[in-house]
Amino acid sequence: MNHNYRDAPVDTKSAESLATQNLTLATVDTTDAAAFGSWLQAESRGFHDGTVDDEMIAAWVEGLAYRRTTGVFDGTTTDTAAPVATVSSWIAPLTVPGRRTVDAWAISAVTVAPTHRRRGVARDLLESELRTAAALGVPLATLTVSEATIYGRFGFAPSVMAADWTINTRRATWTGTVPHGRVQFISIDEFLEQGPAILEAARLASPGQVEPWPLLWKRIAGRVPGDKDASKNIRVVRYDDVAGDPQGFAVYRMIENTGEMFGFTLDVLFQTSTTDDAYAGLWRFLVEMDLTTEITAKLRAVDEAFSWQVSDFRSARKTTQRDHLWTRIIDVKAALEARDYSAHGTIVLEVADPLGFAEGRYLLTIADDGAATVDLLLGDVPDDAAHVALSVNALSAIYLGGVSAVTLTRAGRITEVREGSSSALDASFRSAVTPWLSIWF
Ligand SMILES: CC(=O)SCCNC(=O)CCNC(=O)[C@H](O)C(C)(C)COP(=O)(O)OP(=O)(O)OC[C@H]1O[C@@H](n2cnc3c(N)ncnc32)[C@H](O)[C@@H]1OP(=O)(O)O
Repeated sequence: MNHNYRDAPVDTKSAESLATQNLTLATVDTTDAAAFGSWLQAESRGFHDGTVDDEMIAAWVEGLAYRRTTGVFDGTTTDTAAPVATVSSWIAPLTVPGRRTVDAWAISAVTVAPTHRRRGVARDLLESELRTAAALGVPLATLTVSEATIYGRFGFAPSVMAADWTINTRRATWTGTVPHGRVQFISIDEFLEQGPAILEAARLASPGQVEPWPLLWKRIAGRVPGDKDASKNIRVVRYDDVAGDPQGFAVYRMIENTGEMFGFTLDVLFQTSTTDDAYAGLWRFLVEMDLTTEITAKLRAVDEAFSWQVSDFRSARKTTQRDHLWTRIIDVKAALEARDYSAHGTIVLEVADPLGFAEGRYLLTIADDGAATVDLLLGDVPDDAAHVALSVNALSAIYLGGVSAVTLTRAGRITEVREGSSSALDASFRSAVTPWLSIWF
């Protein structure tokens, strides 16, 4: 795999397509602060955010320069340095079942200026991203989306769901395990120093997690350039096990309830733990906070253990559940061999992909230890094999083990060529741990 993705050439097919509209597809030199700054302003405008101040631009230029940064330029506009469309991408390790990771092509910052919308610019950008990833040997692409209606046509599907939770702490008494370690406050500087290593260790436990980047850490901690007050209300606690080793942390802020004296909502901004003991230690600490009526926690897993660790099951409830990570398999063999499976067996997958990357008939052979090999199937389907036909979207949806093949079959998204095959697919593909992605990108 070629990791020098920043300097990979622009995709000629999309460049030619855009040229027919007198538009130029080009990567931006992120070491050129002026050029990258123009691109960042265009991205901000594309998401309907305001003009970004110089301090913020300087921080972004420094923190995001490692990404491949692509723009579409229109030589007829008054500011020709400002792209009319943007996209950024980088290789991000993605956790897959079996505590393994696969290099994924993370795509972000897809915008097309309102002046240039609905004339195929985003299609050219997305297709160019997929072809670039394929040329670099990256087996799948991922993104988190503003709208769930855009990316299916490019072969993406939601594979990791997210939930926002509230816990009514007036009704919830901690009934979970009593943790053996201790919780203590740490400073934001300590968090910035120690947090990444803890998350790095925790990341492997949940399929769907994507490696965060330094600027994101600072945002979680409220160290936002241009807003010196952002971190003022943020508290960080760390959980240390009995041996004194840090095993998790929680970042939160207290919001005073309107019209209520000494009544607060505890808003969990980020929480991660490497062990069940640390998870229990941190959630117990949060649930038992004095003067608190409610805990809110966004972007959590859809089946949090804490709902089983409080006295009143109804005190912890999901206020929202939605798609979060979208995946798109590009190289079926490399992607499917990168993860482990829950049950051995042989499965024939007839994959349809209108863009061509994943199209084919594959034989997935899963050994007793859960490792798999994938080959193109040229001959007959083995007698004992499960056999399904599905789109690359459906395969991408079940890839991380959190979406049911049986449900997709019921929905008409997977066709059982051999009856009962979707149950076999589920037995192998389902992850014992529900996938979870704790960040946006
Ligand atoms: C990973 C991320 O960054 S997610 C963020 C996505 N960006 C945003 O939400 C910012 C605001 N929106 C935009 O910048 C633009 O409207 C974009 C990027 C969503 C679309 O750009 P456009 O250049 O207008 O799209 P384009 O003309 O290439 O359309 C491609 C296809 O997507 C469809 N499409 C485009 N936008 C949307 C939408 N918002 N909802 C549903 N379908 C859409 C088009 O109908 C077209 O369909 P077809 O080719 O199957 O006929």
